[in-house]
Amino acid sequence: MSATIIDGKAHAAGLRARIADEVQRLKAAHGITPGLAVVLVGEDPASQVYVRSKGRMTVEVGMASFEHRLDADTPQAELLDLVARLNADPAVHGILVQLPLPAHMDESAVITAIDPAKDVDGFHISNVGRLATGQDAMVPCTPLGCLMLLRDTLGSLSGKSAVVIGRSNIVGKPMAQLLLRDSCTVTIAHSRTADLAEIVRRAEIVVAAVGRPGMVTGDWIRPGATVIDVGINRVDAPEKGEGGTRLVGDVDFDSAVRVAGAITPVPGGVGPMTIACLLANTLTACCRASGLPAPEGLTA
Ligand SMILES: Nc1nc2c(c(=O)[nH]1)N[C@@H](CN(C=O)c1ccc(C(=O)N[C@@H](CCC(=O)O)C(=O)O)cc1)CN2
Repeated sequence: MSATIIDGKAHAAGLRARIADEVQRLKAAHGITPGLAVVLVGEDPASQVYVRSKGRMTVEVGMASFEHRLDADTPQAELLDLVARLNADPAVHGILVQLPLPAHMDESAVITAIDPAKDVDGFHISNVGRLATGQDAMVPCTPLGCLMLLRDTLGSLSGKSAVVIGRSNIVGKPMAQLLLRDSCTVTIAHSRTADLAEIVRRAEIVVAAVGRPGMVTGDWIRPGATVIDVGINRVDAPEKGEGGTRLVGDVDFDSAVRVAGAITPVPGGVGPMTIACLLANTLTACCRASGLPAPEGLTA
C-alpha cells in the first residue's frame, strides 16, 4: 500500500486564492490595503530566493509589498532603526526580518524590537506566550502551515497521538503548542531522545523538524500514520552530474510512503505553505489593526 501524497503546493495555491479574495473585499468595503514589509540583511542565496518569492506573492494577492535590503555588515542599530520606522508606519501591517541574520547581530534583540501586533512570523516573546496560554496570537508560519495540512487531511485532530521531532523555537515548540490546542496528545522528541524510533512508532501524527536528511525511516512509522516532513536539506546528487544537488526532507520518503497513510513530499509539501501562511498572518494582522474580525480559517 502507498500513502496519499499531501500536495502542499496545491493547498498553498488554494489558500493564496482565498486570501486574494479577502484582500479584494477589504479594499472594496473599507479602502484598506494590507501591507507586508520584508527585511533581508546580507546576501544568503537561499534567503534571497525566499524574499523574492515573498515579495512576488504579496503583490499577487493584492497586498502592498515593502522590501528592504541591507548590506551584510550593516550595524545592528541601523536594523533596529528600520524596524522602529516600520513599527510606526500605518501602511505596514506585517513585518518580517528574514532569518538567519549575519553573525554580528542578536536575533532575539531584533525580534523583540518588532511590534508584536505586526510580528507576522509569530517569533516575538509576547506571541510565543499568547500561543502557549491559548490567547489570540500571531502563529509562526511553518507550523501553522503544517496544522492546516493536518486538519485538511484528517479533519478533527482531537485525541490523536502526535510526535513532534525537533524542539526549535521556530517549528518544534510552536508545532507542539498548536497540536495541544487541537487536543492531541503530544510528545516532543529530539535528536537525543532515547528510543526515538519506538516513540515515533506509537504516533498517529508525526511531524519531523529535526534538520537531519532522511533520519525518519519507514520502519519508524506506524502503519496509516500521517507524516509531515518539515526538513529542507540540500544533499549531493551525483546522478545529476558533477556538483549536482537535490532537496530531501528529514523523512526517508521512499520507505515511509509505503507505510504511512498520508505524507508530505519535499519539495512541494510544507515549504509552499510557509509563504501562504505569511500572507494569511499579514491579512489577520491588518484586520486586527483595523478593528475588523479576521477571516475564518486563516489562523489556528
Ligand atoms: N523570518 C523567517 N525566516 C525564515 C523562515 C521564516 O518562516 N521566517 N523560514 C525559513 C525559510 N522560508 C521562509 O522564509 C522558506 C523555506 C522554504 C520554502 C519553500 O517553499 N521551499 C520549497 C523548496 C524551495 C527550493 O527549491 O529551494 C519546498 O519545500 O517545496 C519557503 C519559505 C528560514 N528563514
